[in-house]
Amino acid sequence: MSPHSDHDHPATHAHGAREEKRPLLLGTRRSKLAVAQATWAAHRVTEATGRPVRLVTLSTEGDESDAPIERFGSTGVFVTALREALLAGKVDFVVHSFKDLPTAPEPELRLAAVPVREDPRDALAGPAGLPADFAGFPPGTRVGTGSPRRAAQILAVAPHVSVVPLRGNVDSRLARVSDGDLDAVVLAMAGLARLGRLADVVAPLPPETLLPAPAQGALALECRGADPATAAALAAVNDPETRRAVTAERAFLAGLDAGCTSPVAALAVREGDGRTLRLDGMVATPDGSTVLRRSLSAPVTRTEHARALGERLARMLLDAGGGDLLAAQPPVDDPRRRPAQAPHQPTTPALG
Ligand SMILES: NCc1[nH]cc(CCC(=O)O)c1CC(=O)O
Repeated sequence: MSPHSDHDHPATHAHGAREEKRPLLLGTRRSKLAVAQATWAAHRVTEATGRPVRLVTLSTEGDESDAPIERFGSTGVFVTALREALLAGKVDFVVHSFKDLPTAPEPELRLAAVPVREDPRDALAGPAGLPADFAGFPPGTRVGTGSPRRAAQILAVAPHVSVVPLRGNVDSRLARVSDGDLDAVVLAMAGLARLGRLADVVAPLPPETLLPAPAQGALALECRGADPATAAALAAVNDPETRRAVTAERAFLAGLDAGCTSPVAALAVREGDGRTLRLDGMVATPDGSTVLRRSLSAPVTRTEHARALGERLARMLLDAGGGDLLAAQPPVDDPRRRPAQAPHQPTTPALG
């Protein structure tokens, strides 16, 4: 921890040694997954620094509403509410699912840590006995997902299945299967693991078939840029390997300049000697009729190398026609998404 306490910090009243014992306030949404993620992060921070962490539940508009998530521009509303509480000094830091963050940097905030990643893969969830690969599904099998990325990749290998739009929290999505309403759902392994629902997983989906969302399974710990003491404490839980992987994946997403509901996927994994990072990237049409996939490997020992790798792979996919493919997609009901012809779109979170 930094010996300099931040006297301007509105949530800070203690000084010197007492400051180091003051609990760090961690803002979280009230959803079960958000609380599970925040609790996990809080334990990691306390373990690594000896500093107590107290959860502060913040209510966000998105949590109260039943309106389709698209109406709020993906998960942006959750992110915004947490960031506002942080900037207002109500909490010291917040935790986001990294894949739900817009790619545009937030100048007053600091990405203080990316802790070790959960399983980045997607999972097929449903009743035991379900075939573990989509191609083996009987025609008309109803598979639930609200994610264009997942839908496109499922339809690419199994155009005979019926992809059913789905939203809501992880428990309610799983309930659609036990209710008999759907035959299967596709969800992130990470969310299922954090909620203790791995028993519902029929099989993890191989990234060769279903490439995950950029940064899936990773968390982003964010504090105020002007709060170096909190940043120093949070740095203790940063995992450099995870950070390099998600930096490459997100640079790929940003480089494509994709809309927030575009079918875009990426996964970076360490290869061979451990200094080499392999990045796989994918762009598809929503119906899965065209899937563009490319891979690049490079020595990556610094975050900047990872960013360069992601940017190179984005250019490679743009050169292969990925840009036309994304531009051809119809605009969705998202106030932040401009028509396809519009110039640069600064915020590009990936949905699901
Ligand atoms: N799209 C919503 C979302 N955002 C983060 C997770 C949990 C997994 C993660 O941290 O990547 C989920 C649920 C899901 O995709 O199944």
